[in-house]
Amino acid sequence: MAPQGSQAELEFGGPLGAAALLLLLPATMFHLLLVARSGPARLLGPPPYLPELEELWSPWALLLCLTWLGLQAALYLLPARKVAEGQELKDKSRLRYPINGNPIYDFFLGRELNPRICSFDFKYFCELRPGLIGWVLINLALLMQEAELRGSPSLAMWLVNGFQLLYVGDALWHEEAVLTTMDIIHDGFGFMLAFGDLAWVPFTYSLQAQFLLYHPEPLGLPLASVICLINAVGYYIFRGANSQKNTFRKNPSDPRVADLETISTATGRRLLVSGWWGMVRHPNYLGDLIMALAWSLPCGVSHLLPYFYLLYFTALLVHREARDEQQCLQKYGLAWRAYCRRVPYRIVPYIY
Ligand SMILES: NC(=O)C1=CN([C@@H]2O[C@H](COP(=O)(O)OP(=O)(O)OC[C@H]3O[C@@H](n4cnc5c(N)ncnc54)[C@H](OP(=O)(O)O)[C@@H]3O)[C@@H](O)[C@H]2O)C=CC1
Ligand SMILES: CC(C)=CCC[C@@H](C)[C@H]1CC=C2C3=C(CC[C@@]21C)[C@@]1(C)CC[C@H](O)C(C)(C)[C@@H]1CC3
Repeated sequence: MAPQGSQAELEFGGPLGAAALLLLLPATMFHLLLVARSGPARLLGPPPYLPELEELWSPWALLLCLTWLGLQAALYLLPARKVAEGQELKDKSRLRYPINGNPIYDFFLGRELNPRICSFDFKYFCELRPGLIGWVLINLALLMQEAELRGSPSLAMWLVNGFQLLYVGDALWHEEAVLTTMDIIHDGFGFMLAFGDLAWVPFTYSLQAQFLLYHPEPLGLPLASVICLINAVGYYIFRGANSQKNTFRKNPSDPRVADLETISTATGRRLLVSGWWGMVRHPNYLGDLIMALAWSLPCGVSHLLPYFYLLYFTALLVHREARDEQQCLQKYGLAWRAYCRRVPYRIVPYIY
């Protein structure tokens, strides 16, 4: 958070960057979906064809999306769900700044940190439910379509479905952990997160399954086993690092983290400098990127398209790590510099 009274740093390139992304993101997703359906599946270059306008509009598709959102909203409001404490701000309250000089930038990044109607939190709802669950549903539909087309799903399709079902299932199982992510703590709920949660995740993250439906990839058991191992290593690092930090943040005296070495900070919060968080400053990102590689490998190496997610995700996490570094430097000052000296690498040991 920028110190009170200072000019908050404009991110994502400010209004110009936000305006460019408003156009570029939907266009990129549209291009990817067209390329995935084309024979050549050539990621770089013009779209293979532009559909007629009537192909782009279906009242049934709109009804299906609204029904899906309504179903998820109804499930979200079920009284049985657990209520978890969110993250407190430093002075126990929430400061609000009327910022009206850059509407496009506000529209893109969002200004409301926790948009709610009664207890319905739009950002929290969108982060984990319609998009993420929709993602695995699309994958399952593609797997079933391949079974119809070829008699049975390919091993590559099974792997992609399985890996990504594990990832979404893990996210829902550790639903409470989302409360400590940057999106919930720091980012407003604007176009970036709304489009990201509801469109980009379900339709871009299912790209490998879409590619496999139109471009079957033979995959032998030995290579499949290696890919499963890669995904397992990635998940082990991802889950281990996230759980270690979340456990430490909830209870530093927890026996699972009590013996870890830490650095004290002026805010009273301590920073882990051993365990996963002593290896690199974002070990969870490393695990996530290794899994992203495992999701692309079943598609073979004949096309760049299935590796779009890995490329995009690397850029997203490198940018996100830089944003988090700035926020942590503002939160912890000298303690964070001491942490950076102790743990010099950001995401990949001895590389970055
Ligand atoms: N699949 C996808 O599209 C995406 C997945 N992700 C995944 O989401 C997960 C969460 O990532 P993200 O939201 O970026 O935030 P992180 O989980 O990386 O949390 C960053 C925060 O953790 C705290 N922290 C950092 N270092 C330490 C330390 N050494 N000791 C104690 N606390 C520390 C700081 O907050 P504080 O000190 O205030 O607690 C910091 O701001 C990651 O696993 C990432 O891979 C993220 C983006 C996209
Ligand atoms: C280019 C573009 C539209 C960017 C928007 C970025 C969003 C798609 C991502 C920002 C942070 C995310 C997280 C997850 C999904 C993607 C977005 C919304 C996440 C819910 C995936 C599952 C993980 O287990 C997670 C809960 C840690 C994670 C939180 C961050």
